[in-house]
Formats: sequence, structure tokens, C-alpha cells
Amino acid sequence: MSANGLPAGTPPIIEARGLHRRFGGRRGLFRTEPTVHAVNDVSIAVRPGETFAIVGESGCGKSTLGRLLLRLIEPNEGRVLYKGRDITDISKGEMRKLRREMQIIFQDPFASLNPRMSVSDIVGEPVRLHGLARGGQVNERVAELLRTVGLRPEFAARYPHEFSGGQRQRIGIARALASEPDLVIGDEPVSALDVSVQAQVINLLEELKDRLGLTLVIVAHDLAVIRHMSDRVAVMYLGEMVELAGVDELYDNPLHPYTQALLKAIPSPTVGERGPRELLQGDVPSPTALPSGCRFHTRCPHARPRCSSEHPSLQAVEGGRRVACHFWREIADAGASAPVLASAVGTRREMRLDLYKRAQAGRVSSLPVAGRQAVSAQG
Ligand SMILES: Nc1ncnc2c1ncn2[C@@H]1O[C@H](COP(=O)(O)OP(=O)(O)OP(=O)(O)O)[C@@H](O)[C@H]1O
Repeated sequence: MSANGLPAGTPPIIEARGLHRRFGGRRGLFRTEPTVHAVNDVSIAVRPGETFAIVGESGCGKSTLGRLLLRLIEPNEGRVLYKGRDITDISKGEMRKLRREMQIIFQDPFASLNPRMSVSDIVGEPVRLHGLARGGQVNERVAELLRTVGLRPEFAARYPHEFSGGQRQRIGIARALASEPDLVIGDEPVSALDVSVQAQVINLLEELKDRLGLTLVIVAHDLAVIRHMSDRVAVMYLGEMVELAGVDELYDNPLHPYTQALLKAIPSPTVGERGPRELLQGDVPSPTALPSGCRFHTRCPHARPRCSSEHPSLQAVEGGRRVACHFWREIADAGASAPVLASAVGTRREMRLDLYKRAQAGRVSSLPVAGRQAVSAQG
């Protein structure tokens, strides 16, 4: 076995090495625009066939990292490797060819589909573009793709506004699958959907992943969703990866105080089932004025003087885990990682029940209002 957990000689399907991405910083006549440090020195290696999740609060750089992996935006520093090949500097033409293998599902199924295109054109476009079928075969392929995502082939003649949120996301998934990709990045693929529909779309993604042998990278802020479907999880805070672990290890025994806080903030399906939900104190500092030392020290309940002066490196922990905290071992020894979380987040079946109960209780506060109103119960 190699360091990334793959049999020796098998490259990760996608790999980030020391990626940095900054926005802004332009000099004007009278003032310089602040620089946003969106992604700072992030390295990950995704194994073929796994579901790899990237989680964290809004603004922590998850989406930027997802887009860097697909080269939809360029890094300021660092490299991106696809199946062992360095694709950081390849030409636009070469990248276009590779796009067939690397697809993205966007968060907002209302904004991501062209309202003037029929479903047949939306799903058929990548099929034609990549020369995967011609003439009447394109329509056959569109019908097959619609069936694959649980939609009726007759829907091909309709337009996006005729569908519910869940159905639109299925159309987005069909489009992503149309080019027969190996790697699909889902950028918050269910967070704009009603909670009752979220479970259906998650189940669909899982099923398609197994059936089509895909690798999934899921970007999300909802840890309950991630628990259900991922193999490994990278937790990000202010542009940095602070913890990386297998999903069960992370949920049963989170090591980083930020991961612990995120898990404690997951709403419980039943009041009294576990301790009170503890919301993370304070706001995320601005990515234009990063705190010194550990970036989480301004909100960390375990912070000590060293945390504000010395930046913690990402340390290797047993079992391929990584954590960036000076005091993770002492915190774990003191029992602060709250093992109650294991049962609180629960098994796959409990997770479905959790999503269902949260929907019943109307606990969908993280959803955009437009998404909530427009989604029908059909999914
Ligand atoms: N094109 C851009 N121009 C300027 N700043 C940007 C741009 N894209 C992202 N940012 C900033 O970079 C930081 C990280 O953004 P990013 O969207 O990657 O975070 P995120 O964790 O995915 O958050 P969200 O879930 O809200 O999308 C944020 O401060 C954001 O405002």
C-alpha cells in the first residue's frame, strides 16, 4: 500500500498538491482591494471509486477547491493531477477533451439549467459535443439517461420551468452523466432542495455511483448529508484543511475542535434524544484578515497562547487520518470529542429517518426560500 491508501502504483483519480487560490488584491489609484485567501495550501488525494466529501461553513473555500480540481478556475500556486497526470498547465484544447471524464453538478437546479433549452437539448448537448452518439441515437441516449435518473423519457420535450427542484436536479445529474464521466464533483448538490427531496437525490447519486463506477467528490456544509454517503471527509476552515478522516472515524471520534463543534451543531431529529444542539460561537473571521497562528483559535474552546502564535501543521495520525491542531491528543485524552455523536448521527437508515423527521418538523432553515417554495413533494 502507498501513503494515500491505494495499492502501490495506482494513482489517485484526482489529486491537489499545495493548492492556493486568492481573489482580489487589485491595486487601484487610491487603494488596494483586499485579498481573499480562499484556499491555502490544500493537498488531497481522491481514490478511484470513493465518495470524498469536502465540508465546512459557508465561505471556507469548499467550492473554490472543487472548481480548482476541475480547473474551472486556476490556482495561484500548487498542482492538480488527474489519474497521475499533471493537468495544471495543459492547454484549453486538451482540457476540453478531459472534461468528458470530469463533470460537475451544481447547487442550484434553478439557475444551472438554461431555461430556453428543452431537456432533450440540455441532456443531449454533451452527448453530441463529445461525439458519443449521432442523429437519432442522441434521442435514444437522452431517453436512457432520463430513465437512469428516474425521469420519464417523455419529459425530454419539456423545459426546466415545468419541473420541481428535485426533478431539475435529476436533469442536472443526467446532463453530468451524459458524457460518461469517471469523476463527478457535486457542489452542494442537494442543499437547495427540500429536505424530503434531499434523501431521494442522495440515494440516486449513491446508486449511480455504484452502478456506473463513478468517483464522487461532494462539497457540502451539511454534515448529516455527508455522513450518509461518503467514505472519507476533509473538513475545511478558512481556506485550510483542518481534518481528514474516514467517515466513521470522523463522526465517532472527531479530533479537531472545529469538527467537534460542527458535529455538535447538527440538529437532533427528536428533542431530548441527545444533548442540546450547541451552535458554534462567533462568526468566521474575514478571509481578507486571517487570524495569526491557528485560524480557528478565535472560536476554539480549547485555545491556548501557542494557538494564536504558531500555525499548526497537518499532522498524520494513525489510520491515514490528518489533523491540524497543536493539542488534539490532549483534547482527545480529556474526552472532549463527545462520543455521543456516533449515535446522534447514526446509521444510514436512521439518517433517512432524520432527514424525514427534519422535513416533517419544518427544520429546513438552511434552505434558500426560493428553493423551498418551488419544490414539489414529487422530487
Ligand atoms: N470569484 C470570486 N471573487 C472574489 N471572491 C471570491 C470568489 N469566489 C469565492 N470568493 C471568496 O472566497 C471565499 C471562499 O469561497 P467559496 O465559495 O469557495 O466558499 P464555500 O465554502 O464554498 O462557501 P459557500 O458554501 O458559501 O459557497 C469566500 O470568502 C468568497 O467570498
